[in-house]
Amino acid sequence: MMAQYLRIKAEFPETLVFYRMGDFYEVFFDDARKANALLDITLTVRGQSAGQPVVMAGVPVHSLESYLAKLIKLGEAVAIAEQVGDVATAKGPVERKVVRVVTPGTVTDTELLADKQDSILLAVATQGKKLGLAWLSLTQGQLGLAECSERELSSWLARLAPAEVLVDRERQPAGVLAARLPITNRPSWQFDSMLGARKLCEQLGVASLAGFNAQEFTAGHAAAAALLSYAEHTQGRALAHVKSLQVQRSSELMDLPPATQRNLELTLTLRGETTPTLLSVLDTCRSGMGSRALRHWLLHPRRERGEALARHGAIAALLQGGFEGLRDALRGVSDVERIAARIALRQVRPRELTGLRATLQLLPQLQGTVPAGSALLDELASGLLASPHIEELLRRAIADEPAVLLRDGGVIAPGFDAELDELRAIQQNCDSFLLDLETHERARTGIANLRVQYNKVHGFYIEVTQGQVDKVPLDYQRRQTLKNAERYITPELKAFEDKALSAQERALAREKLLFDAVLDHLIEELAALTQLGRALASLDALAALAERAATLRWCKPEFVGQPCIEIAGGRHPVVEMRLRETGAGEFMANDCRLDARTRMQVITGPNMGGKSTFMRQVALICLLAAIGSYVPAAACRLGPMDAIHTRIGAADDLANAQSTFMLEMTEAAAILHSATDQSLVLMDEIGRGTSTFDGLALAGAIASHLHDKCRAFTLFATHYFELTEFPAKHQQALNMHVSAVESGEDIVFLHEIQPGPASRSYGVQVARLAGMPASLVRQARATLEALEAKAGEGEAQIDLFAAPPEPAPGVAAATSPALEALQDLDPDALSPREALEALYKLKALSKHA
Ligand SMILES: Nc1ncnc2c1ncn2[C@@H]1O[C@H](COP(=O)(O)OP(=O)(O)OP(=O)(O)O)[C@@H](O)[C@H]1O
Repeated sequence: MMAQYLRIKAEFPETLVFYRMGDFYEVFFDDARKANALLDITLTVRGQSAGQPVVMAGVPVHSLESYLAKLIKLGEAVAIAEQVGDVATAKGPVERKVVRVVTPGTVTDTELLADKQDSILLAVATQGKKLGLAWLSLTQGQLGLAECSERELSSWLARLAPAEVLVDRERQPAGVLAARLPITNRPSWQFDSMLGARKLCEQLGVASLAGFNAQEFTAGHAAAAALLSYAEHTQGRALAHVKSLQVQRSSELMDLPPATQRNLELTLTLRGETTPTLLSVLDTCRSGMGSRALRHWLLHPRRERGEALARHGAIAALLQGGFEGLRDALRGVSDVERIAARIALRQVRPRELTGLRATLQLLPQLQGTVPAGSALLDELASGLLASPHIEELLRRAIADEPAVLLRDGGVIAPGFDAELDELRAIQQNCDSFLLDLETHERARTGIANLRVQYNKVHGFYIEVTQGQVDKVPLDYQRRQTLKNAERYITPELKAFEDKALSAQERALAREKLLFDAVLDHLIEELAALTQLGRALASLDALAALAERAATLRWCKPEFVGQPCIEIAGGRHPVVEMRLRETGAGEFMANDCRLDARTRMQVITGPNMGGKSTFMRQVALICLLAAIGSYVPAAACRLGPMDAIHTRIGAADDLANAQSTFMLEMTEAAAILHSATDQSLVLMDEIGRGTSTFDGLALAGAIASHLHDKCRAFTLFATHYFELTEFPAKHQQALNMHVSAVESGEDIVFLHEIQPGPASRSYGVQVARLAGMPASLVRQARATLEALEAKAGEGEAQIDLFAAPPEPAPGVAAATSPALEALQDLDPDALSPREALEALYKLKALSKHA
């Protein structure tokens, strides 16, 4: 047996091998140690193999899924070796074979997959300076192909968010290593572009890739070679359902670099949580398919506006014709997309087929709920017709409520197959046969309490209590003796037993055969099923966007040819929702107007005033419009846009061991290199990671570069007041500020974006709001006043750390700490001891005054 194990293990040196032994999957040697560390399962030592003690650990068969889920999450792959030989007839160990390999990028088990997210397997090939990307969503049956430069790689990785990346063992691309994704090394020869082109053609069933406009992507082909080999290898079969290829060119998509995806909190918050994010606000989809489509749209905005316009049209039609009926109907839909994939991989469960059947039966009704008036909706609605053949087959073949697993039987419907029905009849007649036999034997023997029974271990038997044993006829053979009864068998009963048991076995085998035949039929119809899945997903996502537009009062954006971003009454969807949920007040809507004449806004104003919120909302509105959603604004007109770049905040990237300032500059440099006059750039507080003069100088230089060289649409928030001079010298820049009013010592934020520079920064007031000690606030205020006064005199040397300056005579009384403390005292409330302590404290304070 150990020899068999070692032979299998040799084929999967880098994969944990789960080796089926009875009711357990066992892992051995190093795999066992690894499993022990990762899964916290107990190690045991049993016997020896080649002079070494055999270290092993096991997981029970019935809890395999939960262990797999854990391992996949940790980025591990697992090869599952099942017993394939017949246990009864095998001489020596039963034959075992790896039937599938479960890896993070190739899982298809519904239980192991997040409902709302796809698992993407990506392969990256290097060809000179070019990188080839090929990816596959096994559950969607969709291939993707792209090429990019090393600089663009991080954007692609962030966009695709692969669960597993295949790289050439000998030429691991640095960008992939840096992204810290689960990596699987593959041999170099598998990254071969000729092989890839051939495999792609075979997979897609075409003679040339020209039809997909993918023939020149040689680096992509190399990646595809490794990708397809690996996917087939892990599934242990060809991928029948993978029939479509998407070729993506960086130039076709609006660029959303990783920093932008992070800063705008599109799918994850800065803390890494899934709510509240733009996606969590958007996603009210009724199905996992819809949620996955929406996520995909959000991360793949197109520069070309055709698709977005079609979606805007669909949302308009849904708003006009009603979307609730459609959304209600979508509730009953099962995950056709994943079911189709699992049919292709022959992993589909009986209950998934009944889910599919119910969905197919729902289609005519669903179709009726799609309103007219949009070409896109019409097209999707017409896709809601799976061939009647599938529905009919499923109705006839699969039982109303089949067992969970095929091996339990009861999956194929009665009436579908005469032979199966006959075999089942034998089992069902069993009960009446036994009853008859019992009556008959009681009469024959005169034993009134004689019983005919069945149990799993001993099969059928006749039970007679000890007191009656002497009445037993000769043809009774003893089978088993119990304390107060004897059990017998007769030739007649034995013959029946053989027939019944073999009928059961034969029925199960017959069911398996029939189920396989049903799958064969379904596989022929895969293209239709996959298309149906996509249509349902798109309808669900569109209906969700319509619902959002109606509930949140969003408007339809307009696209124009000339460069501009014109937003009236724009809002930040996530902040607005949070304000509403917490009852913390109304969101203040703001306008934004950028065009060929005004390309940059220099935004000043107090911290907490709403600068970041404003800048992000402009970016989110542009993105939402680009994916075809309505937008949180009263009106919105947008010109062409090729990218959204952001440099916001100072999130330390400790893991990458970069200093905050270094990171800030690296990100800014990347933006300056790639921003064009069609890009939107958000710069928040650039330069604050270094000393004042350094920071100011850099911020000014960066603003100039963006203004003069990139000519990008830029929102530039800064705390450097000196930069409010910038627009005076730069024609296309404009000062804006967030408003705040002082009332007494306090400050009230109005969150309103207004023209002109801020008058002051209110930092001291904000610090006071934040609960800084009163004496500290006083000291800061005094320093600030002195600074402002001295700045007027042109004096540069100011000691920020000096004691607070002498107050003006007359003011002193009101601001003495000793006096303040005295005012706070309530003599009647003090014990004599407390009074004495207070006196000492006052004495001490008076020395500082
Ligand atoms: N338009 C608005 N209407 C209502 N509340 C708002 C608005 N904009 C911002 N706020 C509230 O003010 C808070 C602070 O906003 P924001 O972070 O944008 O300020 P900021 O000026 O960028 O400050 P800092 O410079 O410290 O980052 C937000 O969390 C939000 O609750």
